[in-house]
Amino acid sequence: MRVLKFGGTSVANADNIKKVINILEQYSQDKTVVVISALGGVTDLLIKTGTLAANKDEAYKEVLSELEKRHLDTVKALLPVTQQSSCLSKVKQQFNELDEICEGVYRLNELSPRTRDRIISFGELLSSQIVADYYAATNQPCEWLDVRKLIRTNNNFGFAAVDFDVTNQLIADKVNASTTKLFAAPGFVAANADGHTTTLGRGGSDYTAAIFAGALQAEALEIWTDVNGMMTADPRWVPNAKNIAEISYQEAMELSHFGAKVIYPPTIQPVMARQIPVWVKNTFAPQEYGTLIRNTPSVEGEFIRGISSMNNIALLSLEGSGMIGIPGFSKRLFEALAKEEINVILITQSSSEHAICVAINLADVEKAVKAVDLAFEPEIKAGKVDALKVERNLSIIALVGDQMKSHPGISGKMFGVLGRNGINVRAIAQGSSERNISAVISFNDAKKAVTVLHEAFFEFEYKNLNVAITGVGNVGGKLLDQLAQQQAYLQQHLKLKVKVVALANSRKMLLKEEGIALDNWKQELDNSADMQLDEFVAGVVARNLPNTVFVDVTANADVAQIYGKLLSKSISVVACNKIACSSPYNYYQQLKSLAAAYNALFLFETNVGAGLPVIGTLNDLLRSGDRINRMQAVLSGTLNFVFNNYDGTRPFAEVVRQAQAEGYTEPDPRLDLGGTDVMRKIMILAREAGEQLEMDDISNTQFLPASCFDGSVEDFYQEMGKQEAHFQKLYKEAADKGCKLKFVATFENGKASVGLQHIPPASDFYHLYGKDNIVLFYTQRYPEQPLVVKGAGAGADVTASGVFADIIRTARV
Ligand SMILES: NC(=O)C1=CN([C@@H]2O[C@H](COP(=O)(O)OP(=O)(O)OC[C@H]3O[C@@H](n4cnc5c(N)ncnc54)[C@H](O)[C@@H]3O)[C@@H](O)[C@H]2O)C=CC1
Ligand SMILES: N[C@@H](CC=O)C(=O)O
Repeated sequence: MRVLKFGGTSVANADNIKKVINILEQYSQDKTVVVISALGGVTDLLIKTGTLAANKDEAYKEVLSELEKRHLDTVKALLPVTQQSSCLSKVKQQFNELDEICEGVYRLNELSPRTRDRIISFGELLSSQIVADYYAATNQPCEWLDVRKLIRTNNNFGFAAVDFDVTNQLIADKVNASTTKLFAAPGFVAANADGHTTTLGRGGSDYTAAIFAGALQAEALEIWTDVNGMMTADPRWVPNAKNIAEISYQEAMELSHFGAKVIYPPTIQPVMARQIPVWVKNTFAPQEYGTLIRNTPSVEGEFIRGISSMNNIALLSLEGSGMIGIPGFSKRLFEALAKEEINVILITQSSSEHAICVAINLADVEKAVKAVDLAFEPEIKAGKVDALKVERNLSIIALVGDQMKSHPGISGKMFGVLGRNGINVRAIAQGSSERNISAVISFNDAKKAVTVLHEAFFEFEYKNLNVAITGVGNVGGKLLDQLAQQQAYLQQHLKLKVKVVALANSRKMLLKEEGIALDNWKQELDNSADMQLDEFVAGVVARNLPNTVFVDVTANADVAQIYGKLLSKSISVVACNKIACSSPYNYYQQLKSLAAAYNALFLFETNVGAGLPVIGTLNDLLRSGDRINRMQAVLSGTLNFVFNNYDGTRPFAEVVRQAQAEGYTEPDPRLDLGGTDVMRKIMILAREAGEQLEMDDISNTQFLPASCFDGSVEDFYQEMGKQEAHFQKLYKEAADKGCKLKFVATFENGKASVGLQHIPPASDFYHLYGKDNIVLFYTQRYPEQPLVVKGAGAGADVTASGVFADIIRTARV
């Protein structure tokens, strides 16, 4: 004996019903009960009909006639013409009855719960009758069961409670006495002891099937629906959600209670008591394995079975010093809520007993506030308890798994993941069964929370990294090339899927949650909206995507000002723009504090030495307890290139132009030539070494005549041309001494300076070619022979690869 239940989508139309009949054919040899839901959408329309009629709206007639037509059409599409008449007349008869009831409702201008149940019962009564007749016409006899005579309930219309003693007996007597193999029964519908129709709650067809399975001690219950079984998370939120092959009754109950809509929560009770296995199968893909719910699921090693969520939650907090150590407060709180029939979904109380928190449905808030404030009126007046605090628009997310209890670290991992993604937890509950860890969070974070938890507990293939890039010039363009080139590698070797979800330059901005195609970004960006920095940042924040990193590849001060906003939303920031770190010390420090406070990373390795590991090396030295005595460095790729290539045979301005053309200079080359870029870099190094240095504290001996800084960048080039003799003199003075010119930065004893120096052949700086940088760290552990970092210190490719490395670092936490 088996019991099968087919849901509304499985019987939504004639084609689907044919699929149901195909599935039933394989059960033709055994006694089988088939429980049928109303045709998809019909229950809602029946509710609408009743409500319209009760509101004296004649439109109810139209809805009814549409419903009648839909059922008649289904019969006509299924049954051969010669066999239609009996089924058609049954349908017409049911609609006549329904018409009369609705007319009564219309006349009385009233819809009682009892009449409402009567009206909505027609959906299942009709659909099951049609399936029974079609099966009988195409296969073998099928007996339609009038569940109103078999399932006995109390008078709680709309959500009636089953009297199992009577029901089990009635069902067993009826089915066992019959020689028919296949029975079709309407789901959802039952009757009270007086024979009045009742219903079992929305989703109650699953429950009907479980009641039959329990009463008949079936070998299995099969719930046929439109998905491949229960899933590890809601697939609308988590596209990588996986099917759960096996799951225990308790886990299934927890998951369905917390929002996994595949199975109606009360369904488990009658089958669990008799240990009847439950299959969840897909009517539209019957070959799929589905989910097996049973006592001891055989899948080993899975600590978490699924993640679920419940929205429209409110949190009520009753707080007050007057509650401490006084028994009876919680009893009174729950009594007040129970009196108003408010369901409590989650409870937490701090061990200090100073506060008790309960989560309820948002819809019950007003009732709850009134009831609780009234119940505690004397204490509130006496100032012992505060008026009830309410937080709205919350969700509950829950990790569910029987095996959690034998495995430490699950909650640590859960809250670590939430914290790293900036998701604030408002309340937590874990029962002693340790089967469910629930957290109350903002509704705005719910999708992100489920996504990151799923990633952490189920997705071992790869982690998604969502990247927002501002600036697609020289460096930004190369960065996008490198990301495109490395996508497959990252996925294969680092288990990272990097998605560029936002892109902007000074003119245009593009936000695309599903990811921007990296082979076509230029065109897409050109065709996108005009750039508004605030809107762009708001868009990145509002999408609230997990593992988001904002990358600043501009040289813009406004962009550098928005890092704080991002970090405080736990969005990591990677910058090659040096403006933030070389702004007044307070801002630099504030960004570091925000990053620490919100579990985000603020990385700017390319601020010094482009792709060279300069800041990383300095940090490693400091973290291991070393102390910096002195830093001496050539930090400008541009200036090193210029002085390596200038010997008076070509105009100085032309060599500078070449440095700009090759992508070594700042977007404004005067920052390089005037030494500002180097001042910024040595200041950033000093700050990283713990010094509170400002730009004004750094001495800079300029080698460029002041007149070069008047006017535009083009004026700057013109003026350098006019000052050629000055540059020739600089070169000659050094060359005459056998020296090279290098623009050197030094930090020692809390002081920093930058300036042009004559470098003799014996110096570490002498053999520094092309656009190379060099940094000498003299430390307590490297007192005489410094630790040296040397290599290309400018250029779009190397800088982009440094930015790339920082981006990947944000994903590895
Ligand atoms: N070139 C190099 O070797 C190195 C460069 N950097 C830094 O890289 C950054 C970028 O340099 P490049 O790519 O050479 O500059 P670029 O001038 O070629 O590109 C700058 C990009 O930023 C965009 N932009 C400017 N203002 C913007 C705003 N308000 N909103 C959105 N986008 C804006 C521009 O449209 C352009 O796409 C600079 O901060 C530079 O200091 C750092 C290390 C080495
Ligand atoms: N303009 C800079 C580029 C790197 O920061 C330089 O020349 O070093």
